[in-house]
Amino acid sequence: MNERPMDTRVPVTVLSGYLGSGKTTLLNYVLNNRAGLRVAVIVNDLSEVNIDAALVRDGGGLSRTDEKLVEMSNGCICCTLREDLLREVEKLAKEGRFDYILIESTGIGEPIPVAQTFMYEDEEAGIRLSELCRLDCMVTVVDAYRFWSDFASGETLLDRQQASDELDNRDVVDLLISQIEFCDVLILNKCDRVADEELDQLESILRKLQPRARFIRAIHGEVSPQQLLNTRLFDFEEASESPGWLKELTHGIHTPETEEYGISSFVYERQLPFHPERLMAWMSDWPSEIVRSKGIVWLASRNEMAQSFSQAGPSVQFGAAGNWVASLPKAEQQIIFQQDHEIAASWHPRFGDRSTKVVFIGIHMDRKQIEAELDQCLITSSELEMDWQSLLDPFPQQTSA
Ligand SMILES: Nc1nc2c(ncn2[C@@H]2O[C@H](COP(=O)(O)OP(=O)(O)OP(=O)(O)O)[C@@H](O)[C@H]2O)c(=O)[nH]1
Repeated sequence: MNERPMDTRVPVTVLSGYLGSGKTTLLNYVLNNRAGLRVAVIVNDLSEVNIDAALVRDGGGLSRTDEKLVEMSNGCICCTLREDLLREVEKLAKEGRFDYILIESTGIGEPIPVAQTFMYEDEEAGIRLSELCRLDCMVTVVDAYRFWSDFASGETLLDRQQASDELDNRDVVDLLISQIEFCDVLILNKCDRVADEELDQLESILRKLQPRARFIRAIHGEVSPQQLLNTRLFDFEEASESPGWLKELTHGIHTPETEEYGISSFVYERQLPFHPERLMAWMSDWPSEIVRSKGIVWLASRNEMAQSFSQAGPSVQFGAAGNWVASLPKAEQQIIFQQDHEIAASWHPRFGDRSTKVVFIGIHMDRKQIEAELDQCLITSSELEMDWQSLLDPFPQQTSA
């Protein structure tokens, strides 16, 4: 019988979640219930004074002799301290005396770059973490009590003085969404502060945004370590494809509606371009019942370039997504047709691959009305024959999204 060699790599769990969601509280609970596992903990804090590390040192019950607490301060392991993370993890793994590595990210950290650190060889540093460690589980902690106010705040991290530097102009809601859309386990924390029915609704919408993750409701981070350690849940490809909008847009997988809470989703798909001013007018009066939308937009005034579109709460991002195949020279088109039969099959005789495809996820959305309003923003039959370049385009002239 062929036995698989034992995987001796050190498993790693990463905790993400917005500031104050309860990551340290959860970490301490897990450490206090770790059932003999020898754990190394990395705590990342944006500021110079690593308060979370102090809380773990005081409250985590780590053994001073057998275990280790590493503080990574003054930056974020998803960007400025990424190489330091790489080296720290390598060092811990090579020590060969830890059963597990637990990492608490900063509240403004993006999970994808942290996960990538474990996937690919860093050529500059010459380190391949995937040979030493096995990323086991990406956990995101969501503050159930503050979710909707953070989501709807319209504030940036800079507004809240929580940015990593003065160029960090991310919206709070975009950060929340990036943490939710890339995880294996989603912990809905602070459930003691939210009524059951509100919790049910929140969980339903989060499940629509993130259909793949396991959901756990918690109070003061009281989650059994088995749910977070040695889960073998992490899979980079699956995690990358797990956002609800992506499943629906690219795989046509429609997650069931949650009628009870009015949560639904649909794909808006048209093979006519938008009139830029009419679309901008519609977007400026955004229907608040649309929680999340994302896709590709065809704007008449930008006939060469597909536009990527992404909205979460009050934050809307619009940017160049690459050339339409129809705008490329015929010879290049032929090569693409040979590689991508889907494009060839859905090719429009006049417009080629130009089209709009956007997923909408929301609560109590009136699909018919949204579709009718968007249809009003499309080019009319008389406008179809005019020069679209002459149309006024109020969208920002931008670089790639
Ligand atoms: N009511 C309530 N408070 C909680 C719960 N979990 C954590 N808290 C409190 O929320 C505050 C923030 O918790 P932390 O664990 O420090 O949150 P964090 O995500 O580590 O915060 P940052 O390190 O700033 O990103 C603390 O005062 C906790 O005691 C909970 O389930 N219910």
